Amino acid sequence: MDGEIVIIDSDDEDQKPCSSTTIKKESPATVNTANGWGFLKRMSSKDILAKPEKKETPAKTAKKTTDTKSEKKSIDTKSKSTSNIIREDKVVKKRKFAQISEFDEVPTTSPAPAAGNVPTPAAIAPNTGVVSAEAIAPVELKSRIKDVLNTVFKHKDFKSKHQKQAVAAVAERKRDIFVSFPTGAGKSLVYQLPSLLYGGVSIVVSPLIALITDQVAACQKKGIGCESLNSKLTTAERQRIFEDLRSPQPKIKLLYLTPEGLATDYLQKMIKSLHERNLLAYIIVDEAHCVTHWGHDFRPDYLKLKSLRKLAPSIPWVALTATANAKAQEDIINQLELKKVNIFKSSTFRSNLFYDIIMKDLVQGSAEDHMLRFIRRCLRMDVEKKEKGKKAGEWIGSGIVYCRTRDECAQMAHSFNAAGMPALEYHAGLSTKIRDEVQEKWMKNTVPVIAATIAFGMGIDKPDVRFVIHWTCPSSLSAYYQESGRAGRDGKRSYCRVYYNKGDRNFCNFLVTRELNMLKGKKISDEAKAEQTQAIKAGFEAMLNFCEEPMCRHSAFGKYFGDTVVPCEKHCDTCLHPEEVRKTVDNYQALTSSRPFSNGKPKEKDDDEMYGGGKWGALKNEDGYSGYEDASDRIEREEREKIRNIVGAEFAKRRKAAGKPATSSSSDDKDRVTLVLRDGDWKVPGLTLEKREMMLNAFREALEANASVFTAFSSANEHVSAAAQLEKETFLVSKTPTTYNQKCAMKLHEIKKATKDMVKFEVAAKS
Ligand SMILES: Nc1ncnc2c1ncn2[C@@H]1O[C@H](COP(=O)(O)OP(=O)(O)OP(=O)(O)O)[C@@H](O)[C@H]1O
Repeated sequence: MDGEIVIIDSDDEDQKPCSSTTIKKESPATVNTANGWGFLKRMSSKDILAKPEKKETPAKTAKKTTDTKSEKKSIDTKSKSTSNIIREDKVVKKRKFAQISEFDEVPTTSPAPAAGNVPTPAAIAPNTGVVSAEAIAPVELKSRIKDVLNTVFKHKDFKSKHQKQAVAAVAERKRDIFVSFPTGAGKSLVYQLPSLLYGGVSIVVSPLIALITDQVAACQKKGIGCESLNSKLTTAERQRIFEDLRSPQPKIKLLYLTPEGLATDYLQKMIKSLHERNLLAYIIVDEAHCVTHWGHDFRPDYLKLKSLRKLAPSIPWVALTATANAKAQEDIINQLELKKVNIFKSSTFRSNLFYDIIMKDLVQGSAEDHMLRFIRRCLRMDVEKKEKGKKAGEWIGSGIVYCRTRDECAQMAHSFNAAGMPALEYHAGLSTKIRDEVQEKWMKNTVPVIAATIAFGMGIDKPDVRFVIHWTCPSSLSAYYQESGRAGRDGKRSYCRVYYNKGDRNFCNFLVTRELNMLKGKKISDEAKAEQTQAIKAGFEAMLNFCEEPMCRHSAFGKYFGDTVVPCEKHCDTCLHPEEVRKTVDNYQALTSSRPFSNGKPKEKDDDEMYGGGKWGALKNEDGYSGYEDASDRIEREEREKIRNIVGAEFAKRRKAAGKPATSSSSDDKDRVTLVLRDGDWKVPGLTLEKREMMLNAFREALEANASVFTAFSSANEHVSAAAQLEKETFLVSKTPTTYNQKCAMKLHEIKKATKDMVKFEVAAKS
């Protein structure tokens, strides 16, 4: 890694870092200071911005655009330096027009205006070609930055010194930039603002369409030419965007793409063409942790991004994330081949967030009631408030309760409403229309509480989220950091809480084991698999430690993400009430017969109910992890044996009752199986007992896998009888062995699909 590295820890008054280090340098290093920011206000766009909510007729819009343009023109001519830049832009544009590539057929129709009817604020540079950074005097650049900040983003100032420094560094366009700021720190502005300073389009790679949709809508509301190309667009929409990009002066300033989309030939050609026409300003990789196996959300297509380097050399890159530890950061920089990289990293610590863990099994009364009381307090519903005319029972702000399944979301929302707390459910099982309605009601605080699966929240920027509750344990610490970080984006005190018990740990373990098993089947190198396996396990271990150890919660994040760690003192349960937390942990350990923490060392005995012998089993191994899978295999094998014995015993019992031997042949089966399953009227000649036993066992295994999504412990007998019932039902409606096989396969597919979708598969009770 060559180049300048600036590592900054938070030093804001209200953002006291967990770390004691304030500025750390690595060789070769210089420290960026952002002093002497001049302010030459060019104009305010206030007067020319239309009210965003108001719908306008096309004629009005056209007039307004013309007015804006002429107004802008007259203002531009007032500023000498600005007019110089525009002249330079024109020269560049002329030169580049000579290089039209196959992608750039001149459009036959003029491109339709970009979505959103807000006129482009004058501070945004027109797309007449990217001007080199050297062409703009430093004082002019600072002035432009301030102008765009105030008139386009409507912020009086930067959110923090770090945000200001990072924006300035990106705006210089001299180096690639890596930004690791905490959740809610304002990373979007770090790339969006500089992208508006130069003529040209910036490409933003982002992992999810939902995330992209929110970003695009927010930009369009500000009058920024912003679009995304994704599979959800209609042909007409896509065409409109392509035409705009092909035009000599595209209206689009920011183009959001998924990594998968970017891998297509057509988009690669488009990027090449933009570059050749001097219309490519930046390449931005948002949520850059997706590029590394060491991150919590690896996406293989992110690895292909570096191929853009060949298509568009010498374009500055910006990579941003909130969740990268040292290994992830290094890998991101290597994978994206960031050159002369400037690193901006501030502490993960967010002092306005209070973290705590509640052991579900140790609270007085029901954990649900405990949570409800907590929610009321967070939303200040218990207090009669005079301020802002608030009455008792009204709420201030909103919150999220993350649940593990769709059923749980529905159940939770139902219980809240029954208890007088307005709440809605949100999960993938609802239609897009309903999901949008739910989200809107929550965004407007019409309904304060949302009970959601983790599908909810990505990309949502709501300032007054007063609490984020995890009703079940997240499966990695970095995912938890990101999810809980949706609270308190306005900087006010907000609460992040996990309700935890051993069942949750087992459930999480199930999910992690499933993820690891899926990883085994992936077509990636063994080395990548090993790294990813290690990262998944490390994230899970760290999450378990977070829940089960009396430690400063903020320090836990700090440690995980490579900050220097000191206790937060008063922003988490452990620092505020160390004795109580220690006692709770001891009680939890005693209750679950797990490892006592009093001496701080693992007990020799493993927790056998955990795949892999629990985290302590895992820690006993030399590499910290290898025993994990061995123990997992062992437990699975033991489980399988146990079940086989139960099934065998059940069949033997029934055979005994029928007075028949255990072996089957086609001629004898009729009596035996009929008796085994206690049903008369058998009409499937050729179907053997072995075959039916096999199917019964397959049903049992599938049902058991489905149940394990919802409960850590379920009775094997229960699955055997449910499987027997399913098999019998299928058998009774089959006329040949072939139809029997087909019907069984269909039923099995149904159960497995339900498991995949995290839906409980119910076998209707039969007398
Ligand atoms: N200079 C600023 N002044 C005031 N508010 C700001 C400023 N910059 C950004 N914000 C606001 O801060 C909020 C968080 O910004 P943003 O969504 O970019 O955060 P983020 O760092 O990307 O967080 P996450 O990683 O959680 O997505 C937004 O509401 C944004 O409008």
